[in-house]
Amino acid sequence: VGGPAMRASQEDFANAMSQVKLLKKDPGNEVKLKLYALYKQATEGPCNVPKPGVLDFVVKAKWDAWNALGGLSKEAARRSYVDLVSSLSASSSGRATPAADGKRADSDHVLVTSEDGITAITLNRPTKKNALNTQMYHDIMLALKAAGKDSSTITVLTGSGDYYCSGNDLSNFKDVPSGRPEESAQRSAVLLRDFVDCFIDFPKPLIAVVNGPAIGISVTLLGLFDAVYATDRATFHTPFSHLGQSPEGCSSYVFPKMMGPSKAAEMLIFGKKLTAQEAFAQGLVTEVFPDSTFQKEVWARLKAYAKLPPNSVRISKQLLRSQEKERLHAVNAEESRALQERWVSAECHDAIAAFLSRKAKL
Ligand SMILES: CCCC/C=C/CC(=O)SCCNC(=O)CCNC(=O)[C@H](O)C(C)(C)COP(=O)(O)OP(=O)(O)OC[C@H]1O[C@@H](n2cnc3c(N)ncnc32)[C@H](O)[C@@H]1OP(=O)(O)O
Repeated sequence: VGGPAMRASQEDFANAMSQVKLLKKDPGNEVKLKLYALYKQATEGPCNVPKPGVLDFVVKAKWDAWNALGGLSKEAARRSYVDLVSSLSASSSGRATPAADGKRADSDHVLVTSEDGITAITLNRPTKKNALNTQMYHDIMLALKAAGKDSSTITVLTGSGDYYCSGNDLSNFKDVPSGRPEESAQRSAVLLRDFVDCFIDFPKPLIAVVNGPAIGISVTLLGLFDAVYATDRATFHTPFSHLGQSPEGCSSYVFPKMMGPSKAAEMLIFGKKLTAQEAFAQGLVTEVFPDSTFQKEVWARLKAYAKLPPNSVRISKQLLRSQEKERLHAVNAEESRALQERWVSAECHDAIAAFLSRKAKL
């Protein structure tokens, strides 16, 4: 589930440890804590030292990061460490995201531009309807972390081509090493949790420009955005039960609050697909635009918003969101745990196998 095909050998792990020392850019404290935690988990297993005092800030932050990995196996931690270092090396060599203002820095399938006070992150895998592969999850996280710190006022997520995003790349499931589905599921649950955490913690206004149909995780995450602008061609589909899976992106908490429990159940349990107008009526979409004028109207609006005083905008966003943060982190942890179990279920395997053998399409 969600992970690359091969296991990380001790040699891969040793190489990754050497690569870390060669990174050209400091990856920042958050990433360094993650690397520390994965290293400890990979070499010593689950956190086995007493919780330090709250005033011991650095030691406590390290302990928290390690402890958050719970029962993740050594092999899964090794693989995640190798993946993380590989995405950092790509970014450090200029292949991946962080974009300086006015410039553009691309990874394979995630483009980042930053101009006129707007950092735009574009999913750029149109031939696969912008389905999210493992590298894209990492690239988006790096792009969000960079955008949170750059001088832009707002950040935008959009897609290229006819789709906004078709959700998790289901071929990720093909890559599960035989006999190791539990480890793979555990690794994907950690990736999912880290990914959604980046949206929960994002410090500036985050806007979705939904240029076409949206499926799965690209829909559920919308509840964590500050505004969602959609073309009238967009649809919103969360077929989790059809896939033997369960909701993520904090939607099990945010959607019922937003649209009421029964409308949320229609989407998240029964997989009802909404039109853009229906999603607007449920509060999931802020405004719907005719497809013919969508890009022009939306970007004109965003450029005007981006001229607002950046600090004021950022502080207001944080005030609007801060009350719920702790709850959202807890929901994210619970949803990731539930999915970890789903991913090793026969229901999920059968549904994915049907898609991959092209017997099923949503
Ligand atoms: C860290 C892990 C977190 C996991 C959490 C997330 C859960 C989810 O996101 S669940 C949602 C998963 N998504 C889907 O189930 C969508 C599957 N795709 C489809 O049903 C159809 O492809 C779709 C309706 C999107 C488009 O149909 P068409 O217009 O008929 O186009 P094609 O089917 O021919 O698609 C073109 C090309 O793209 C590939 N594709 C599209 N979406 C995905 C996907 N999600 N995963 C893998 N591949 C996808 C499709 O297979 C085609 O590929 P080729 O056959 O190689 O051309």
